[in-house]
Amino acid sequence: MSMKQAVTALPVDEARRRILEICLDRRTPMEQVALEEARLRVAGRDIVAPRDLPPFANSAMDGFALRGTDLPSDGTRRLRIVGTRLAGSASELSIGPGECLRITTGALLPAGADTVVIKERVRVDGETAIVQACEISGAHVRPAGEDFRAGEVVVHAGERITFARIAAIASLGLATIEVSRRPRVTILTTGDELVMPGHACSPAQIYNSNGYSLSAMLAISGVQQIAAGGADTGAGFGHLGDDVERIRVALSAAAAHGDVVITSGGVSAGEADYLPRLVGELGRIHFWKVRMRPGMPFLFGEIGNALVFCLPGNPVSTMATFLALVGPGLAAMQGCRDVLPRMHAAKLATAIRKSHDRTEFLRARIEVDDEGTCRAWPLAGQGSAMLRGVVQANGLIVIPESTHDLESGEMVTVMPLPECS
Ligand SMILES: Nc1nc2c(c(=O)[nH]1)N[C@H]1C(S)=C(S)[C@@H](COP(=O)(O)OP(=O)(O)OC[C@H]3O[C@@H](n4cnc5c(N)ncnc54)[C@H](O)[C@@H]3O)O[C@H]1N2
Ligand code: MOO
Repeated sequence: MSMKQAVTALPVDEARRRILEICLDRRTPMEQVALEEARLRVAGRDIVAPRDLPPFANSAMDGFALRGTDLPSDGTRRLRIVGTRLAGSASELSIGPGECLRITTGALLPAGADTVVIKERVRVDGETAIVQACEISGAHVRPAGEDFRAGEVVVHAGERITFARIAAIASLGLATIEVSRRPRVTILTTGDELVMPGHACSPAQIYNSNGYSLSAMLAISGVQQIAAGGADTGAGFGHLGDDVERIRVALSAAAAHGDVVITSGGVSAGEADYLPRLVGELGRIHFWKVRMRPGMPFLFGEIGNALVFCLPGNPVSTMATFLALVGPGLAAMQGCRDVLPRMHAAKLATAIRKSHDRTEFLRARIEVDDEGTCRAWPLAGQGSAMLRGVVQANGLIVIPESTHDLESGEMVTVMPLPECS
């Protein structure tokens, strides 16, 4: 694609569609990992229960296991206590008619028993338990397989391994699982004006925040962030000034060593905005510019075998383009089923006036009010270089290209921000 063709700004949905199409083709291979390494990875194939869960009928409470048919229809009944079974014990104990067994939560139900009465409701007289008529036959028993059945799919291929799924997989006794290899991603920030936190800034300089925000977003994207060789800052990402040759060398090296390169800054119209030219020279540009605000100058291309995402330098533009475009692409590379950003409906709490034809991502508080209605409150500090709004936000209101004025009370689509409460 020539540079001229490449600069037709795409609608956000079309930009994402093109990214996903290419990323789906770059699916990473499967690998077997230990369960403790599996958090946030994506299941490579269906994880099937090798056995029932729970594996045996057991007590849901501390109390007495007995036969439901022994419960009295009125008054009380005395049952002989034949022993005690703690969780983990498989002792040869069974109960017959008129008998019961002391049992703890999680303990194997003895043969013959089908009911547990909690200990608070049983009077004990020596070796006799006195149960009342109000107890329910079959109560407080967790039958084998009531949670998952042997052979059932517990986690589907393409689902992320969350803490809850880790618990289910561990409960089934599986120590390793098959997941997609993490895409290897290098972050390169650019700009002579940037200084690393902890160092002194001269008058026209500011601190590098995008390297950190991008690293933090990568950390919850299931990828492996890799060092940037000679450009490494020691903080996990690389930084380059505005030296075109240095950027060229670092881009080529990062593309040669990883699956994805993410850059920040230097992608719009300034004298030192070299990224579009360099990606075009070293590889190819799939598209440049998206009709979104913030984030218009976003570029997507490839160099060698690596995909390249060039994110605009304004800090909120970096975040918005990552969340709307890069994150879904990285998820597709991992074979994720659900790659699109999560969206909810909310009622706008104040009117909005929009004077442009791009999709707007407005920083907002999304709260459920006293009546149970989900409301979106746009925040002050919406400039793409301003962190105030995004620091306070827990979501973004997504206003489509063709929508301009919205009144208070109208329904809008909101995109929750990960990790923000
Ligand atoms: N004449 C035009 N000027 C600009 C256009 C345009 O189309 N024509 N686009 C504007 C838009 S929209 C954006 S967004 C920015 C994006 O510019 P770049 O991607 O080239 O980014 P830079 O110019 O390098 O930086 C922009 C801004 O962000 C600060 N920055 C950059 N990197 C970092 C970082 N790692 N941490 C913190 N802050 C960073 C930088 O200092 C600038 O203030 O361009 C508009 N201009
Ligand atoms: O698109 Mo820029 O990201 O508006 O500031």
